[in-house]
Amino acid sequence: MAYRVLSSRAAPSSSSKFSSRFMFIFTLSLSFTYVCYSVLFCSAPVMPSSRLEERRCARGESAGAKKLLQKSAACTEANSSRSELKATAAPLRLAVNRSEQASTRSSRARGADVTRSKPSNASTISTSAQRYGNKKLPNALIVGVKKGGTRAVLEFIRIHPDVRALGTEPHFFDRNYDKGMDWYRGLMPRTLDSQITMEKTPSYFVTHEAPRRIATMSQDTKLIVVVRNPVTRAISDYTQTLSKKPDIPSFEDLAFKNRSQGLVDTSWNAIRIGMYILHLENWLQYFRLSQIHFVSGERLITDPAGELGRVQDFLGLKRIITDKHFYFNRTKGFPCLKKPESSSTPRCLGKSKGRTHVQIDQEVIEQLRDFYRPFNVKFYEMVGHDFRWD
Ligand SMILES: Nc1ncnc2c1ncn2[C@@H]1O[C@H](COP(=O)(O)OS(=O)(=O)O)[C@@H](OP(=O)(O)O)[C@H]1O
Repeated sequence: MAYRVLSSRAAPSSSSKFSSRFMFIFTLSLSFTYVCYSVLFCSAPVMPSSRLEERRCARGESAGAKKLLQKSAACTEANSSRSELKATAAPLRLAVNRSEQASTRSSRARGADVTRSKPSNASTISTSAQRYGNKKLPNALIVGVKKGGTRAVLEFIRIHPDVRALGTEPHFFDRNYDKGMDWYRGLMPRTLDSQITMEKTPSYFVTHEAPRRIATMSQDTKLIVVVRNPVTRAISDYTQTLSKKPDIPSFEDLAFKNRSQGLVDTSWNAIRIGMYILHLENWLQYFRLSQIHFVSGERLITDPAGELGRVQDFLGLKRIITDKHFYFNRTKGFPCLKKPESSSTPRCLGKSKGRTHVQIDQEVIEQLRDFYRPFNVKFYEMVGHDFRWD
């Protein structure tokens, strides 16, 4: 009997022991989950999501200038990351910042190559630009040609998430070579291992030392040349110079040594640059033809997505930039980038791109066409593509 009483009492006591054990384990696992959650989401992440941070700080921004000035360091950093994210979506802002990094006057002028949506906070962007990845020498260069459409190619390709580009022209392999590789590397945006570093300086294509110097940096460098009808290119070049120096002689006077004899002045840069085959031969002493990709400056305007598709293939990038990224701006008369998700306005290139050309006599144009024809034919043969400039 005594045994029965004991055992009948023992039964409820073991079940209560079980439930208290269960409660203990349950509370323990709850606490563990809470600790894990806190560690994962409340501490500073290794690489915070810019978009997440953007949302966190958005309220602070809309709360007016006073609050903006009082922004916490964390929020400032988040905004920096957001700007960094816009390196792909709003290159202009970085271009403005980068024009400060590259100290040359001409480099600064490049910052105005893209139409801005609003002024940027250069120092904030600069901070963010230094946060992730490493500064690396470029793997790919847009080496020319001047007035070919090099800015358009750079601005379009840099919306690719695997591309980071210097917005300004560093002129390293022509004017600044004596500053050294470290100086050059220092100008570059930080890149992750998976990303390509790029810059564009159109004068490289006609600089005799450039191919050798670039090959010394790396023989694997990928080269992009944006070519355009050399006659139109020359007129575009002249129009640009005229806009800066209105007192220069007429196009005809500069283009010919003797016009009646049809003697073209090949010492004039605007003419010389368009003799593509001569410059290309110099490059081919240091690089294989397969390392050079030629973009048609004409098709870049009529079919930007098609040209950018081929550029992406050449760079070994996934085709991310497509038709969806472009629209034709009738006012500008050129394709522009559609309104990116993170920016308030669509982006066209700046006023210096797509200028109205000075009127040139049709006869002069014909004479120059005749002059360039043999050079063009050799160029087509060499690159294996007829650009149909004749
Ligand atoms: N999408 C778009 N928007 C504006 N302009 C465009 C575009 N695509 C190509 N182009 C052509 O680019 C020409 C300028 O070439 P570059 O950028 O190589 O010029 S520069 O050498 O950097 O000064 C520029 O030459 P001009 O028209 O003579 O001004 C344009 O014809």
